[in-house]
Amino acid sequence: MARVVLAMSGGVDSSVAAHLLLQQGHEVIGVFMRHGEESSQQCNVPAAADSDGAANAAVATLPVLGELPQGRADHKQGCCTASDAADAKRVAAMMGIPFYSLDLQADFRRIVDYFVDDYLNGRTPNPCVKCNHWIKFGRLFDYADGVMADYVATGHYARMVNGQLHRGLDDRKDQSYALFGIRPERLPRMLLPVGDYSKPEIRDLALSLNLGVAGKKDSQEICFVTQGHHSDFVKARRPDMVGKTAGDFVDLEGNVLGQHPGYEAFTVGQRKKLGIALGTPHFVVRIEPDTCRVVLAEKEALAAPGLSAQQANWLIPHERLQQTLDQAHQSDQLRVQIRYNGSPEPASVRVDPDDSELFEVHFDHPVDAVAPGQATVVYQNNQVLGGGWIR
Ligand SMILES: Nc1ncnc2c1ncn2[C@@H]1O[C@H](COP(=O)(O)OP(=O)(O)OP(=O)(O)O)[C@@H](O)[C@H]1O
Repeated sequence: MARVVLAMSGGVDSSVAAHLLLQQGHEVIGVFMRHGEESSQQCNVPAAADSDGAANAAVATLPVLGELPQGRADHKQGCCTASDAADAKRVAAMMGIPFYSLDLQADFRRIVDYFVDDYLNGRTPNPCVKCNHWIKFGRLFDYADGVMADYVATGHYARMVNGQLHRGLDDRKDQSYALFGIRPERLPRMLLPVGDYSKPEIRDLALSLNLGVAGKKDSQEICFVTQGHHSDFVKARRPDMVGKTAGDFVDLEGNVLGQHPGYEAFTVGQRKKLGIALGTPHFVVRIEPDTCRVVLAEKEALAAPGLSAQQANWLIPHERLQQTLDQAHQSDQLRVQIRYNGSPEPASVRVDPDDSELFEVHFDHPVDAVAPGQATVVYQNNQVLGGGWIR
């Protein structure tokens, strides 16, 4: 019997994951990660993080709290509500598994700081992917080591196939894109039990098990922006920047089209809610934090032949990295995905021979809206080969 630490969010997916793991004969320890960062109002410059981020911290520093977060049941505490924690605890009790709540507020503040800083640098951050990397597969593995667990499991829709990360069977729910940052040596210790099912199947299972969380909604995209627009959140975090990011909308030739209240409100590829009427549909094609200009153009200008990426994390051996990528492209198996809900597109990938953390992607056909700051993930068919961050 293997010992498994399961990340339990109080949602339907990780709750059913607990059941599936028990069915497979594992000893399961449920862990709720308390992300709330209600006590911090100021924006700190994030500590320089290495690629493993928080994963390097010693497990001994993790407070293991048997108690749940305090607060009204409906009170949002950053990422997760007290009621989520209570749901997770209830499910664990129902299944007869031990349950702990970890206080990861300090780690989570780093995610928030990264999110705010990226927008202020004219980029579009992906806090969920960072959270998976730094917290879920960073701190959680430390915890698992501390309790001598063999595996770490989550309720993500992705699959482990022969120790390799693959897309989940339910393509509409697939979350493999968000998991590319896991350290390759940790892959053999990961379990993703819900990835073999579709979301409706998981809901049906939850109903048949009489889980109170069966009808719970999926988590929202940016869990800590609980109300308003993300730009309001950025301004609230960085009042010193209010007014300093306002500037001009310009066209490709630099002609002024109008004014915007702050470039942090925009993302490359955005068409809606620009706050300017130009007669024909216009899109954000570039954000220039140095001049505070937001460049708008018609759709044709969005198409990009490729991209360059940094901070790559490769899940396959480095020795045959380029060879694997080339062979996969030649056999039309290489695909690159550039946003969470995007589709993987045929492309070739060239890794910098001097620095494997840098790579270039050339799409077989131009793609729209390559947004600096977003993750870009490389697949061979359904297998995640690795990924990086769009420069
Ligand atoms: N606060 C948390 N504590 C523990 N585990 C978490 C937490 N938030 C997310 N997770 C883990 O990450 C997985 C994916 O989280 P995501 O936010 O995408 O939620 P989801 O797809 O709605 O899943 P769920 O239905 O389990 O909440 C969860 O299934 C769970 O294993």
